[in-house]
Amino acid sequence: MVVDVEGLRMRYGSRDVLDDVSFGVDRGQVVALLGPNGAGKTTTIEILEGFRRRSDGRVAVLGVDPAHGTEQWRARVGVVLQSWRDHGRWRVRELLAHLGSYYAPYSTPDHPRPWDADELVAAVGLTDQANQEVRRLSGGQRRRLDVAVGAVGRPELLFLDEPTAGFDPEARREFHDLVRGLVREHGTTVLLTTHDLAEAETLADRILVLDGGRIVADGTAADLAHRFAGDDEVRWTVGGERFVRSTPHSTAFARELFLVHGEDVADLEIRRASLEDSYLALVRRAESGQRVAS
Ligand SMILES: Nc1ncnc2c1ncn2[C@@H]1O[C@H](COP(=O)(O)OP(=O)(O)OP(=O)(O)O)[C@@H](O)[C@H]1O
Repeated sequence: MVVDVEGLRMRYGSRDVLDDVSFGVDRGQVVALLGPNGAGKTTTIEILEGFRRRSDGRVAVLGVDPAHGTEQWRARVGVVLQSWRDHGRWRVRELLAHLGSYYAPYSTPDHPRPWDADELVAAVGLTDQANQEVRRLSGGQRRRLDVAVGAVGRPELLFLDEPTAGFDPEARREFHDLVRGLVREHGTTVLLTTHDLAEAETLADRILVLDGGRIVADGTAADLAHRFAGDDEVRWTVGGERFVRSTPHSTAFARELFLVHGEDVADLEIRRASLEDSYLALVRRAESGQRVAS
């Protein structure tokens, strides 16, 4: 397991912002942490990155407790923070070559470090901007550079905190391709936080939903939809009159409709509950105090 968390607790004063959080992430998995504002996502990943000290619990990242991570351990982990505005006068390629040089002492025959600057620039789609100053990049280009900075040491585990906030749809899609490429070609394990449910659905093998400092769901997007979604919505017309019905058994309901009304049924539409529906249903349930975790 690349990440192994058991009974993690974070307390500020008398308030627990993480309360008995446990989960694991396997090698090569992409896991998304979802949850409302203030749920504890950033706190969780900052503890795993070794940037915050936890109050209690057991945490292992690449087999090491991040609170005691050595430089060598840090070289195996890549971090893309929520906002990182620095090095404006550096040029893209020059910055990556410079930051990469810090990783050279941690290179091994099995795992050469750093990533060659030209290859990395190409991998994140910034070849045309390689000699441009960082401050002149667009927001989307800047975020790709952030990923390149996180990846320059060829990390085995990459943390991405809200990586596509503020992206246009095309930049978001390109970014997703970039992350998929890192996973597919380099076996990188990725843990990301996001508020974008479509992003979680397309990128993540697994989604962890955090609410009020607790994990309230853990599974694939399809699992979550199956377990927590509201009912499907069925729409149809008979004799020109429109009908709408919510039901958890839309296929059986449609069969019944045809049995009763035969060929008079027209304009039949079945809308399955989306990940957004299931996410909202489960956050509402968690906030009303019902136990939802399986
Ligand atoms: N240094 C701190 N001192 C006290 N409370 C803090 C501190 N840092 C975070 N918190 C509190 O911990 C809780 C979790 O914050 P965190 O930033 O982890 O949430 P998040 O899920 O990442 O939220 P967002 O989606 O808004 O980024 C919040 O209630 C926040 O106010």
